[in-house]
Amino acid sequence: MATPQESSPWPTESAGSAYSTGTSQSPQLAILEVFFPGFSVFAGAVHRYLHIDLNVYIPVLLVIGALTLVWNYVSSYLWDQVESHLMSVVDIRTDDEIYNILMAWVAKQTFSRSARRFVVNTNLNSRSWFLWYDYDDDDDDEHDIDEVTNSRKKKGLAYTPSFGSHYFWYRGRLLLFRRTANREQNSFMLVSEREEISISCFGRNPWVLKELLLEARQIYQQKDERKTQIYRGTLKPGSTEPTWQRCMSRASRPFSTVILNEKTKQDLIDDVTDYLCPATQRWYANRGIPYRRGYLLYGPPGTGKSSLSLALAGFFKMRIYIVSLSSITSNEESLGSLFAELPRRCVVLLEDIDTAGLTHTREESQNQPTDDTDDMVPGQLTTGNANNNSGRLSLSGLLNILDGVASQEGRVLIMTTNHIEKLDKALIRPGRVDMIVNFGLADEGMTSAIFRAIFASLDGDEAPDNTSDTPIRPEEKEKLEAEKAKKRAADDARVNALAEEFSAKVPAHEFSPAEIQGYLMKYKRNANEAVANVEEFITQTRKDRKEKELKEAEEKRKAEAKAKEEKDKKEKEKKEKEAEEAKKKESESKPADPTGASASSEAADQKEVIQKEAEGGEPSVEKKPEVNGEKKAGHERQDSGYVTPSSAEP
Ligand SMILES: Nc1ncnc2c1ncn2[C@@H]1O[C@H](COP(=O)(O)OP(=O)(O)OP(=O)(O)O)[C@@H](O)[C@H]1O
Repeated sequence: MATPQESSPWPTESAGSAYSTGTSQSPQLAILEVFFPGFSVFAGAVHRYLHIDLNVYIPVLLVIGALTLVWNYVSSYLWDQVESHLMSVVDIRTDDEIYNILMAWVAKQTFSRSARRFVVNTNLNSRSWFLWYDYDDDDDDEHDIDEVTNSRKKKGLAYTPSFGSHYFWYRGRLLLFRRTANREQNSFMLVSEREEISISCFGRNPWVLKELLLEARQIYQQKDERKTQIYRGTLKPGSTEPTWQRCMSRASRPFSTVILNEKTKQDLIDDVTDYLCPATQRWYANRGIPYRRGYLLYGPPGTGKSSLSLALAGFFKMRIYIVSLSSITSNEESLGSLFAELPRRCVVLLEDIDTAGLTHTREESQNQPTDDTDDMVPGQLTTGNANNNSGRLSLSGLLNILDGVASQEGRVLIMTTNHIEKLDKALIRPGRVDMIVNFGLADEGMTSAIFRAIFASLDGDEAPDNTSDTPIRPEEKEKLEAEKAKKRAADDARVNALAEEFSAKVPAHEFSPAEIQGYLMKYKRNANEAVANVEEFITQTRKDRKEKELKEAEEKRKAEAKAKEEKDKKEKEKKEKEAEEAKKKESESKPADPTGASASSEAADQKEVIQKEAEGGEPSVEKKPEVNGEKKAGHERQDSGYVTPSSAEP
């Protein structure tokens, strides 16, 4: 059996160590051996080869370790105390637009640029893209276009400090920007949800933080001042939760570019201006009238309904929230939660309100059975009461949302439809729709206006003249400008003449502005060719339409034939079943036929007659075997509807 000495890993006496002279380890080494197995071997080796006695340093190391632990604990406790009693902190929600606002501000600060560990993005908003995705926001920024290659320059990189605490100065105060990993990590979280952001300042008054946030928002909004921000109702990726997704920020469309009766346009602007005036809001409140206003834009596709809505939002510097009622995501619940999220002042555009379910009247929908799925096209909305089982949007569901508690007061509601005649009166009654604007196919005036809009030269069409850096003398500049003005006047006169010629060739009320615009875009650099080839366009469009109509008619015919076939099949099956039942009843009610032949032959007769009927032919009287009086009476008694009086008569 091995003695303790033999089994000890410590150096032998010959090594001359103070701590290895005994047969047992010192208690501290024994403890260390428990926590760090093999430590004694390491200490022995150090002692033997380097002549350093670790035993002497262990207490020192232990004390340092203990002090570090205590300091960590005490410092975090002290920091918590300081933070909760002597500092002000703002926590930034990563699922809110403020995240993007703040990060855009932070990326511009020097402390971000000098951070040694940082996060780099090409699009700061991409961290929470599902909510505030903002692609090509700076699309029309001139500096993004390379004049030489005429291509878009590469996007700049944005740097923000990485996880940790970062101090910086703001308005003479020391602030702390903290970015930390979210304490509640789980694998379903999106990247932006996995972090927490806060800004703190020393002192119990958070005014400096609020000022910082206001400044950040102001800078962020300045960028969007001449733009209309467009949000679309959609589902969050991988979930059924609806949300508004910022899909675009577009240069605001001037009202003048929407071609519509000038008086109608002016009336619309006046009406919205009056509605948005604070005095009007008080007027509504004093009289207990719900403060909201609705507009209905109707007309064929491509006549400018969406364009007018966007122009209106841009004119009043409001965001536009678009939701299409024909989308599969539209049901009462999701639409309700989208409406609940709307800001106080905005334009809401409800597209396609003539969608399936909403075209029935309320009375009809109340009388209808809930199971009306036969007529439903997949992906469309259904009718029925608000609680219909299919979970799709019903008319009463929509009305509840428009008028209910979830509906924000102060919004401008615009609804668009291609078929006003299909709409329920309840949906467009005053209070829900206060102004109706009709959009028609292009008449002569509109056609010529579209032509001018495409071909007239406008400010900013030409690239800026950067060829020479030498300053131009004032008289030369004047001369150049006069020449430019003269050229433009001549161009305008030419375009006006061509516009008249063009509009005279295009038949009025046959083509939508979108169709005409689409055609003209093909010749956007050659107005003469556009005029010369317009007849070809007219002939081709008519031909295409005819073909489309024929194709649709054929598809409709096929669908009807198929439906009829199915209906006939069902009827036939039903009648066969009835015949079987009748036969069964008869055989039960009669004494048993010793031969059994008579009953079965009669049933076969009945079946044959039914089949003939179902196939649309007259039942064959000749083929019918003779029936005795009793059997004939039996047929009439049953009155089963499958023996016609004429065929029953002998
Ligand atoms: N009245 C108009 N004035 C100027 N542009 C128009 C007009 N109508 C259509 N357009 C042009 O046609 C295109 C489609 O127009 P828009 O989307 O506004 O039509 P819409 O009536 O909303 O169509 P839909 O019913 O299919 O939604 C746009 O590019 C727009 O510039």
